[in-house]
Amino acid sequence: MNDILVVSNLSKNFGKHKVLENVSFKVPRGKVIGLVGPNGAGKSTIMKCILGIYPYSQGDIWFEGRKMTAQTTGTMGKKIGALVESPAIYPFLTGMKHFKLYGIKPADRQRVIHLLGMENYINQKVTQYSFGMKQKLGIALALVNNPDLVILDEPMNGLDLMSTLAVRKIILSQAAKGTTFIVSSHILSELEKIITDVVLIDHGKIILQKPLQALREAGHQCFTMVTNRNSDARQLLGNHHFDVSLTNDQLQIQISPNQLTNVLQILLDDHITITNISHQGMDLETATLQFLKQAEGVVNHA
Ligand SMILES: Nc1ncnc2c1ncn2[C@@H]1O[C@H](COP(=O)(O)OP(=O)(O)OP(=O)(O)O)[C@@H](O)[C@H]1O
Repeated sequence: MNDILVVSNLSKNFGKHKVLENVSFKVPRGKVIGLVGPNGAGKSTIMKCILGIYPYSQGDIWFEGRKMTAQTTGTMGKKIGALVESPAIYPFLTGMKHFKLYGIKPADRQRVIHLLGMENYINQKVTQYSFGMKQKLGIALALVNNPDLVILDEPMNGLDLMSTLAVRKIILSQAAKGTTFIVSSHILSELEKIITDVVLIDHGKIILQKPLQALREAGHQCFTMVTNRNSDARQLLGNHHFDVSLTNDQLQIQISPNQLTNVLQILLDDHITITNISHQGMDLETATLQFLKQAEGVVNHA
């Protein structure tokens, strides 16, 4: 696999406070990585270490096969776009002046301004922008030079519905063209619409890295079923020690896909007819909670 970024054994302290501990993960080229974890887990710190904003006490970061050092970080500027915390923008310049300041070609800036719906205020000074308008300008500046890697820390913060949709669309379209993204967000329902892979971090440690699909299928799963005799079906499956409940005329059965044949056989043997069945893998929020809980258990029992 062609990894655009490799983070290896990264550790970072603020004074005596250990904030990152042996953080290692790989970012395959063209993927959209969701960096997920509770407040204070270390997501922004990882991003800032990658961008050379923070020094680190231990570890290596490799970008496009080159080890990043204080010297090389500056030369990576155009290859990495970033929005980290509050956008780096100048209040007394207009949005448009920012594009000119960064030497962005007219065609590129028009494309991004249009995609993010910024035409109406792009010639106003940034002092007159709302938080969400500034956020969009920051995202536009991160994306506009067609960087190989884009790092976005909470890009959906403060955005209204239309702006969220616009940002989602622009990330997906850039990703389809091969741009790699690392995105953090607490809005997991939105994040799972754009990411391909999840890196879960807690207390400065990596809990897991998995493709989103594998994560959804990894843990607790549920089948919803409707039969011609729901109460009998619940009783029968309960007798076979399956975790089953009946709500709103639907059976919820907590099983993995490979147990399904067994469940169907039990019902069919009792001449119960199945009229509807659907599989519900975990959403990102449920999966995150489950894996954080498991990790907590390990820490507590260590
Ligand atoms: N400049 C700093 N000086 C001292 N401590 C810091 C600094 N920046 C971050 N920290 C600490 O490092 C830890 C990780 O912070 P970080 O901002 O990376 O977390 P995060 O996962 O991005 O959290 P959030 O989701 O709340 O943004 C926290 O305990 C925080 O207090």
